[in-house]
Amino acid sequence: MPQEPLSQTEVDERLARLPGWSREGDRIARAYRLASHFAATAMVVHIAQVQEELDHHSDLTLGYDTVSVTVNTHTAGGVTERDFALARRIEELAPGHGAQ
Ligand SMILES: C[C@H](O)[C@H](O)[C@H]1CNC2=NC(N)=NC(=O)C2=N1
Repeated sequence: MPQEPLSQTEVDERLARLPGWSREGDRIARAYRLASHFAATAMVVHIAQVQEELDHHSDLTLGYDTVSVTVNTHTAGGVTERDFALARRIEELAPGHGAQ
């Protein structure tokens, strides 16, 4: 998968297709609200499994009933396709956890 940083325009084009995700500095980010603390914790574990599979890792913040995700590509020093690939996988698994 390409590692070159995407342009601002390319990032914005991709964010437009990922409702709920936004640019946060030189990263992309999304916050989810869950029905309980346990559900939020289970979602973090599921995200970790996907991140190991992709060998691409976000910063995850677990709140009482929230999961916040921020990610960019460390080796590129910015947002790349790998970040969007991870974001799309997280969007796919989120509904199964009742995330909003
Ligand atoms: C050695 C390992 O493959 C690399 O360090 C991977 C791990 N996970 C990663 N995650 C992210 N977000 N960016 C990277 O550049 C990255 N590199």
